[in-house]
This record gives sequence, C-alpha cells and structure tokens, in this order.
Amino acid sequence: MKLQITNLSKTYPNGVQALKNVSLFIPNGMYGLLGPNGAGKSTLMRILATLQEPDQGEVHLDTIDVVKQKEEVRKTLGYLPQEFGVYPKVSAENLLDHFAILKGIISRSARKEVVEALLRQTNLWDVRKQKLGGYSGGMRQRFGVAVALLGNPKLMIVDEPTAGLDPAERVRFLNLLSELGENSVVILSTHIVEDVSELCTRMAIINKGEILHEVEPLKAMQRLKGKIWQKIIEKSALPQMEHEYTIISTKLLSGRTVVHVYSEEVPGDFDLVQPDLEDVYFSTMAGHIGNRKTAVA
Ligand SMILES: Nc1ncnc2c1ncn2[C@@H]1O[C@H](COP(=O)(O)OP(=O)(O)OP(=O)(O)O)[C@@H](O)[C@H]1O
Repeated sequence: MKLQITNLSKTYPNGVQALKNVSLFIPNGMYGLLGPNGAGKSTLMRILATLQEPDQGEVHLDTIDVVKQKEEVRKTLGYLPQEFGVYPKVSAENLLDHFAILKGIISRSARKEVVEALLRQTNLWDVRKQKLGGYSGGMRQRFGVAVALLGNPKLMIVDEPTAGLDPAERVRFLNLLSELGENSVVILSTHIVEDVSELCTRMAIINKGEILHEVEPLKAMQRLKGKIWQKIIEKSALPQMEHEYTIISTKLLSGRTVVHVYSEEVPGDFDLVQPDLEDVYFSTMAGHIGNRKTAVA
C-alpha cells in the first residue's frame, strides 16, 4: 500500500490558497504531517478522505484514483476527523454496532465479533455499556479510532487527534495509534511536534499550503548536529538577543527563557545542544533547512 500525491492545489472561494502544488509519497506505516494552525493540513486530509475536491492534482492509493474513484477509496478508508459528533445517549457498543451495519457488516454474529475486537483494542471494553455523553475526551477519541477501524482500512487518516487530551490519555491514544501502522498507510496530522517524534518514521512539514520539508525524523535530527545552540537568559534580555541572533525558538523553563539559535559556526557564548525534532521543525519554519531554504545563518 502506498499513497502518491502529485501537484495538489486548492483555493477556497474567498481566495485563500490552502494547498499549493503539494506532492508527497507516503508508504506503509505511520506518516506525520506537521504544521501550524491554518497550514492546510485539514484541507489535505479532507481531500484524501474524499470529502473535498482539489482544484488541481492527483492522488493515487496504489492503483485507485482517489479524486475520481471516491467509492473505491471509501471502502478502504478510516477517517478520524478533527471534530466529530456522537449520539450522547447511546452506548459505545450500540453506536459501534450501528456504524458496523452502515459499513456493510450485515451478519449479526460477524458484527458482534468485530465490535468486541475493536472495543478491546481501543481499551473501551469495560466501559462499552456507558453512554457516550459521559465519555472523557480521550475515551471519545479512542471510540473515534474504533469507528475508523471498522472494515480494516488500508488508508487511515487521523486529523489532530491529541489536541485537548490530558497527558495520560494522550499516551494511551498514541500507543493505540502506534499499533496500526504496519499493514496500512496511516497519516497523522498534527501541530504537536512530540506526537510525530513519538510515532512517525517519516514526516512532512507544511506551512501556508506548501511542503517545506520531507524528512525521516532521526536522520533530520542527525543532520542538524553541531548547528543548534542554546542559551538560558532572563526574559528581559530577549529583545536584544532577537536583534543580534537568528533565534529559531524560545521556551520558558522555571521562569527563565531557553533560546535556541541555528548557526553553522559558534555564535558566541552559547552551548551546543543535541538537536531534537522541535529544532528540525523550527529550523525548517525559519527557512534554514528544507525545500524552501531562504536564510543562511
Ligand atoms: N471552507 C473554507 N473556506 C475558506 N477558507 C478556508 C476553509 N477551510 C479552511 N480555510 C482556510 O484555508 C487555510 C488552511 O486551513 P486548514 O483548516 O486546511 O489548515 P490546518 O492546517 O488544518 O489548520 P487548523 O489546525 O487550524 O485546522 C486556512 O487559512 C483556513 O482559514
């Protein structure tokens, strides 16, 4: 299974160009699509999920033309959208059973088996009789995965799944996703760098509708070695620092500010640090690395 996206573009009627000539090759496994709010992730996900038409470009899932053969794609698609409604007064077990009928699993015994397996896989078996209205955010997301997994999808699309989850729920949810990637294409769209670094062997960084960088996280971090420098400063010193250096990111740590700078040479009184995926992301966004390399530090 593989997904080939070629020169995909989409402009909304209000003139916003959400995707600009996007091309990506996505093999089996967990693929991360990382970008800030408004980057075009959901637009791309909706096109892949056959819910929206591109203006231009092609998408192929193996031999299936995703734009033209929507019914074919839907047979093999699992989609967990950013937001989805549930019937609050229905139990997880009953609603999943209902969706299984819609997915074409007519036989009652086959359905019983599938519903039980999915509820166990998503760790909802013990709470299957509870009404969905009483589920926590994490439980709802896991229920969304159970629905998306009906019919053994070969293409699974998960759009910003961990936003709003508490840390324990997030870990549980990411563990669940990590089990899915082996025999299908799983695309995880997110603005949270850790989601990608924990799960994905390949990823793309997108901003303003353009793919800025396609990378394997481990290799990209290696390539940045020797170029990311850190200094811990008082917050009040930040404006001066911004004036003197190309800062790629700032973070607060116990009330002080941790500054990261991209530089191929020693930038002064800084400590060299081991680059992480956040450094890859911010160096790409700042134009130091990637397809749209614009700045040289
Ligand atoms: N239906 C629409 N009509 C007009 N503009 C839209 C529509 N949907 C999205 N946009 C705009 O297209 C751009 C890309 O939006 P999109 O939702 O794809 O980004 P995103 O990366 O998923 O961001 P977010 O995480 O905020 O959802 C944004 O500027 C957004 O305002």
